[in-house]
Amino acid sequence: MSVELSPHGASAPAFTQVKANFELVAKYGDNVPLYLFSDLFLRAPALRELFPVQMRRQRDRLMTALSYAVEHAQNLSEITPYLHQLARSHRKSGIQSEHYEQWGASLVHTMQRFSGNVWNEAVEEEWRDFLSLLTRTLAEGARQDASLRPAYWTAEVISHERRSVDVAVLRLLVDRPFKYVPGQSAPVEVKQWPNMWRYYSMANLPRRDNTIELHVKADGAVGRTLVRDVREGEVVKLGAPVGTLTLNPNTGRNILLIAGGTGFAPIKAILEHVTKLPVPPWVSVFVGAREPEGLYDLDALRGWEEKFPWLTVRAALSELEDQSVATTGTVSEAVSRYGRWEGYDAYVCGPPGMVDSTVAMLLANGFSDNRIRLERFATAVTPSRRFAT
Ligand SMILES: NC(=O)C1=CN([C@@H]2O[C@H](COP(=O)(O)OP(=O)(O)OC[C@H]3O[C@@H](n4cnc5c(N)ncnc54)[C@H](O)[C@@H]3O)[C@@H](O)[C@H]2O)C=CC1
Repeated sequence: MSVELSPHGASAPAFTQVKANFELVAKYGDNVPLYLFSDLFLRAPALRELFPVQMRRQRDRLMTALSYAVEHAQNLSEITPYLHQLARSHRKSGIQSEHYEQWGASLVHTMQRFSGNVWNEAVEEEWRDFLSLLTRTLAEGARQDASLRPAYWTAEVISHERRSVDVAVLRLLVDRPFKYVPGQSAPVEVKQWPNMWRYYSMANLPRRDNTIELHVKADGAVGRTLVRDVREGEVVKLGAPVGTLTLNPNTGRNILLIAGGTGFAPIKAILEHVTKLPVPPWVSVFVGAREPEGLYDLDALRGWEEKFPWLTVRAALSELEDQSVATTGTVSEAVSRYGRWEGYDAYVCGPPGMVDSTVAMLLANGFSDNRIRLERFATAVTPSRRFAT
């Protein structure tokens, strides 16, 4: 049988056997991606080098992506942008369009292995049809992206400032023009941890000199390396920018920017974007940290506050008090204390708990979903809910 992606799903097959079979096999949990990757690396040993040593995350991501694709099997065209994003994100690791076929072959083999006597020719044929659509869409995404941009950029660390025990601000010089929208992030790889990419937001507007600023907390292998070990002159890799926490300058409303910890990075880029608007709206920035040294960029913010009459900056400390620099409490408590914010759009970024409690507070204060933009900082390969478009 030959099947085509139908734009409206009208004549698309339902892939009911694929769905039922995937549900059955998925019960074997982590064993499924474990088997799949082993099969793939046996078929194509060179692919092993394109993945990190620790594969736990890759296995989880694979199952998330696969179950999302199976869920939309009868109309894959609906999730084509997601599949293309997935293929784009894989290019930085060296995965190319031709690799998707090998992956498809391993997948069929894996499904068969876990299906026992439920497996038959009809099930296999449906899987092959489904995977041919899926891998074609992925390969096409990789090809399209290759015609538009490099698989990755390299960037030299030109300054490294340790702002606290566990936070550093790095300036990088990217080897080629690096286009992004302020508020977006990009995956970063350090040579100490091959194929382990960690997302960081560019904390500045794109510049003509191709320099970017990153705010890094020493958590996770990549974060600890960037803060503690990386020195000026070292080179890192950057993948393509992603993310939707970007300024919507046309709403006619004022702007409330709320940041927790190094989640300040994209908020700073959005604020810099506002400074370039012909008529900036009123902007209130709230930055939260646990202790005074966590307010690692407050001086820069205060400098902007002096310069721009439309800008107000407030800081909050949740664990160690210092009334001379900040109010006490979490950043969302501070926002709620200072007003009801009618006529404002909110942009929120920080640790997941802080984002959740801040969004709950905003909704309780009458904000609607479409007036809140946030960054949960999921990796680009996971389907995510968007609050505002
Ligand atoms: N570096 C970057 O480019 C970016 C970082 N992020 C994220 O920002 C986060 C930064 O975390 P840290 O610097 O470790 O911040 P942190 O854990 O030190 O907390 C910063 C602020 O958030 C508040 N907070 C923390 N957990 C909370 C909770 N459960 N409920 C209410 N408030 C809470 C704290 O009270 C404090 O005011 C990370 O999750 C990171 O992934 C997000 C986007 C970009």
